[in-house]
Amino acid sequence: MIEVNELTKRYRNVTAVDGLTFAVRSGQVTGFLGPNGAGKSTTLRMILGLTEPTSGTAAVGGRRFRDRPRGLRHVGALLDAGDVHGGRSARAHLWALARSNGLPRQRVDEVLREVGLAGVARRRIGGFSLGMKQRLGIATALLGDPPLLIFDEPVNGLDPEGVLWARGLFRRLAGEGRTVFVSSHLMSEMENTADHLIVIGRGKLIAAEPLTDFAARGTRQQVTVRTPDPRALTTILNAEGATVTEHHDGSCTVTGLTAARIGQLAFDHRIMLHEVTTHAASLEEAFMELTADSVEYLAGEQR
Ligand SMILES: Nc1ncnc2c1ncn2[C@@H]1O[C@H](COP(=O)(O)OP(=O)(O)OP(=O)(O)O)[C@@H](O)[C@H]1O
Repeated sequence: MIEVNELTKRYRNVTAVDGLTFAVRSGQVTGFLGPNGAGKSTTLRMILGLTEPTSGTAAVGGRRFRDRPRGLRHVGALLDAGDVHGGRSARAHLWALARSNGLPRQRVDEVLREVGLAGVARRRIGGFSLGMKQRLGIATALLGDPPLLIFDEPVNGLDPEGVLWARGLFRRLAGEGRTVFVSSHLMSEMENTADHLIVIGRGKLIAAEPLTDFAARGTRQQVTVRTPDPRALTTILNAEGATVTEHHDGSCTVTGLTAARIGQLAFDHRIMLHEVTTHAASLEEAFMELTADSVEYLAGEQR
């Protein structure tokens, strides 16, 4: 469990994190979302004790970082996949970390297998692609088998197969009861991964809720309707306050009424319907709507 309370970080002329309060529970994947520059990395660094907050607190398991036991057995984190010694092999890099954390050497081969790098374990990290470095970063986070895992943009640079693999891994780790906190600036990456979302913009909290609630409150639902008499239906639906857009293929998109209400009105007015399809709010749309005001680089303006 991570508890962040009124967490704030100010740099000279930028408030990177602005009074954030939220909790991250164990046993589920929590997505940490926000547009570029929203303050995600700064927040994660404060949770990990790598950046000192200007004010507020970040606690894990009820204890602040300075009072917590340290090391890879307690928390595993991937912050910057490029931040590794390029001259070492993947195995040597992990051996060094295992040694300094009092972990058995065999754990290194286990995690290399887990992340799919067993075949390149002896190769210099300097020659690794970004995706391979991400996998190595994930291996590092897993090395101590910790109950808390924090990943900052972990799927950057992974190919589609790698993205699927990472999703499955995060879900499995959460299923084992761990706390899994994963940041991303793309909603699509969270859609099939996260149970819970923390959404921030310009350092401030925008939403902290289950993914399903987030999707539901974002965009209005749309209903696609097909009828041989679109004009008559449009008149009736408009009179009920709905917005109707007619398309070239004869279908109409209706917002402002449920499919059931549209069906009832059509029935009452003896208008035949060939199709009534409800489109669940797209998560991507919900995310864009909620963060629209906080996109840092919109139209070239800076905060
Ligand atoms: N050391 C620093 N000194 C000054 N400003 C900083 C520093 N670190 C971060 N910032 C600023 O704080 C804001 C938040 O940055 P942060 O990297 O936390 O955002 P982010 O959500 O992780 O973004 P991204 O998705 O682009 O990685 C940005 O405006 C950034 O320029």
